[in-house]
Amino acid sequence: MTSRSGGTQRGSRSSAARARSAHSLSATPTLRRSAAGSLPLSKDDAGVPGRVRVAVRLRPRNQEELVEDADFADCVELQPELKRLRLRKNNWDFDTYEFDEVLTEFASQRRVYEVVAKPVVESVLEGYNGTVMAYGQTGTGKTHTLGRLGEEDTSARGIMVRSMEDILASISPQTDSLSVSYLQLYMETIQDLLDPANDNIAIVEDPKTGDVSVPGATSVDIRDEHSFMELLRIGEAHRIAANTKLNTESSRSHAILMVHIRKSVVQTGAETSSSSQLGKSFKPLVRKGKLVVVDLAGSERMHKSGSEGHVLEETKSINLSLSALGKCINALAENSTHVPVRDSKLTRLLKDSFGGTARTSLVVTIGPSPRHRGETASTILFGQRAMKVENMLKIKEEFDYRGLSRKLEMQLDAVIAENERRQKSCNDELERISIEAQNRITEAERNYSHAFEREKLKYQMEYMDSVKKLEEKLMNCQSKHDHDVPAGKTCNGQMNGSEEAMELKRLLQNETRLRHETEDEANRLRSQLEQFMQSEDGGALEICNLRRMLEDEIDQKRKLEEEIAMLRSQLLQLTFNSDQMRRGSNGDGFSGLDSLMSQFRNSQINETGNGQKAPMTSLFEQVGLQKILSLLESEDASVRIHAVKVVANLAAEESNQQRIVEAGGLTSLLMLLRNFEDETIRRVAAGAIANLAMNEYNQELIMSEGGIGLLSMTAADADDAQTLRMVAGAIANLCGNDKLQKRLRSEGGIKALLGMVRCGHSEVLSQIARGIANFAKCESRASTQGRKTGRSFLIEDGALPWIVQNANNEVAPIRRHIELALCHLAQHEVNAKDMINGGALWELVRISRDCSREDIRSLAHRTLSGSPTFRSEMRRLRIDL
Ligand SMILES: Nc1ncnc2c1ncn2[C@@H]1O[C@H](COP(=O)(O)OP(=O)(O)OP(=O)(O)O)[C@@H](O)[C@H]1O
Repeated sequence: MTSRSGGTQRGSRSSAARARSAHSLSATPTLRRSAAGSLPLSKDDAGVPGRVRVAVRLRPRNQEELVEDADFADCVELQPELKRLRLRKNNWDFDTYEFDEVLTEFASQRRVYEVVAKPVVESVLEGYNGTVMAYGQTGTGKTHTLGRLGEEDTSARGIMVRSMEDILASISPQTDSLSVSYLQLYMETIQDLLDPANDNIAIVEDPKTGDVSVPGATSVDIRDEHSFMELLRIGEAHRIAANTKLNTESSRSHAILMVHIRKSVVQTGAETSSSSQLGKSFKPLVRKGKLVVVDLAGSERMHKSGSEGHVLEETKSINLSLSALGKCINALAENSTHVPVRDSKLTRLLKDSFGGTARTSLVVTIGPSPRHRGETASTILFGQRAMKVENMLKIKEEFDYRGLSRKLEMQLDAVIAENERRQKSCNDELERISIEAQNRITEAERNYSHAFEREKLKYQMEYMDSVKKLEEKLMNCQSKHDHDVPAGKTCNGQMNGSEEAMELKRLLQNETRLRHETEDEANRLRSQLEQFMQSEDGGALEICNLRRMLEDEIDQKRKLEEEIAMLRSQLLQLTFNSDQMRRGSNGDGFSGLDSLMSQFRNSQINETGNGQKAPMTSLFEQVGLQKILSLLESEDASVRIHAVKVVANLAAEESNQQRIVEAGGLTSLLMLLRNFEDETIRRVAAGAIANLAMNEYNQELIMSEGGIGLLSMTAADADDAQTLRMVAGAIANLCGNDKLQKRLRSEGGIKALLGMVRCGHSEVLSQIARGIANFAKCESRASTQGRKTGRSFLIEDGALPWIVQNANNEVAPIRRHIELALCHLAQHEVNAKDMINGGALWELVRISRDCSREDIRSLAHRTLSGSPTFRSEMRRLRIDL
């Protein structure tokens, strides 16, 4: 339920009526949706109107009614075909009401699901919030309609089980996620039906989106119908039920089932295959639908239900929350400017369901008995008014960081695997070629040396042979010539000298030819050898080519590795961004911050461990201050808490303070004070502001950004002593700035300080006393310099009684600050009368005599003896200094 400004127009009574006749409960109005690639994020989406749909369901007569009301007609008559219900006024007259759907006592559970809940479930699967709620007198069938498990008879299954069946059939376990929380609202406390020990769960409202959540509730991932049924059984066992007169198994609490669905949207646009463009081209989206099924406790009247004692208290609490719900629905139906959402936890939890962004379907259950005509009439009127409530349905869709990160990781793995595969095949091929080339060279060398040796031997032998033959011939001729023929004569039948010379010449020519042939053969062999040598060169060339190829591959590998490194850094970046968006995420999304915190812790350890101050700036450098600060606005409460703790720790170091302020950190911290009721956030944010307020420049900024107003507001609201200590510390720091005196006082700073004395905690009181002492000192300086005239603002704002009361406080820091404050105040005559009347003179005298600090003692002494008013009063009272 959303409070509306006066200017916002809602559908008039007649337009609501027109809308009623135009749509049945099951008719799903067309929801605005653009192409997946260009869908705007939910916060920019203006939404589509969607009126709350209401069905009425009549329970058949039960055993008791069959007997007791046997002679009486039912108090209602249904006309389902006209979607009308007639409520009997008396025997002859009826009031007629129209509903979006009229379900008779014969309507099956399946039909009820299809007309009441199915359109809502379909919207939730598309990324909208949806609510299905049952309202009616006790025993009229709310739990029967919503929560029946139908274990023996599946046709009896109620809306919860049937919704889950449809959801499980529409999601993919690989890409989508589904989780369930089951709560009950009992006597204005929210309890976990899945973990009864968790019995006071806080409602958290996001100030930006208005979304309501219960982060403290157990959230269980659902994989199948079986696990869901088991959860419902556990929840039912823990639900508080009591026997009332009207229903032997009456529910005494409102049960709320919350189903969270994260559904990835399949991208239809062209995808690039280049891994280097992955980060830029993907636009995966995730739709985050939430289905809330509310089984309200019965709206019976106290005397009828026979409630007594504790049960009476329960009944009162139930009726209070139901009446708060009725008031909100009335306000929304009448377009009122104020909707009292905050009157009960029920209405806060249902803020989005009525007048918010959810598609809402209400089933009002009634009984036929004329004895309960009054309750039946009031249930019908509740349903009629709810039909006038108009919601603005908004799709909850955002960039799917988680999905993208998953996809990038898979692609990264694929690129690495492909790179390794290519590298391996290249190495194998290189090895094969070099072995083959080596074998061929060895073979060629062996062949060549065999052939060469063979040929050489052959020709050597032939040559030796022919030389031998020639020598023998020559010897023969020589001996013949010496013995047989005298000189100058020719022997008969024998060759003469010229013939012999001719023969020798022929032999010589023959030998010359043989030698040439041998030389030719040697040349041939030489050229063959060269050829072999060249082929060896060819092998070397091939090896060179292969080496080049290898170098190319290595180069390519290096590039791929660079690309992988870049993708890894993109992945890291996305993981960090994803942490910022977190959701739903079921407690696994704080890795970025956790690492940040652990870095911080490590840096602390370093600081004490080795005596060297670990550079806090490295946090800025590694993560970026802007990113840390942006997490202060995270939608996720746990992330916000982590972030504000980190910022507070950084702000504790003087060297970081200026940078934090310049980066807008102060504004964000003040925003946390303004928007969050969470005690931890306010405490840590106030602590960080107190640290920043130590610096004079920051003090002026805090004032100009409305800081004193926010600190005062926190001082008034907070109960926690540590929060108050931080706030008092921050204001005390501001009190020490000469330039801010007037403004600090006029914006309520002193009153805020004094308001915190209610806490009584000594550390808080000590900060208050410090603030007062700081303020008195600056004021005294201003009076001395003539910048201030008139009484002290501290006296005007009523601080004096508390000052006097605590001047001798047993806690030393409080006492010392107050003593100083009294001395500063007493230095100006204009304050003297008030101080005397308020009893401060006695304290000043005590300080001048007994104070353990010498400087304060003599300051009090000087002050008293320098003031004519104090002097004369002391004379009158016969006090000697
Ligand atoms: N449409 C129906 N058909 C048959 N039996 C029904 C129907 N509606 C309710 N009943 C029966 O009526 C009894 C009371 O129903 P149920 O407990 O659902 O009422 P309730 O409205 O949830 O009551 P309470 O507010 O007290 O929890 C149950 O026994 C249930 O089975």
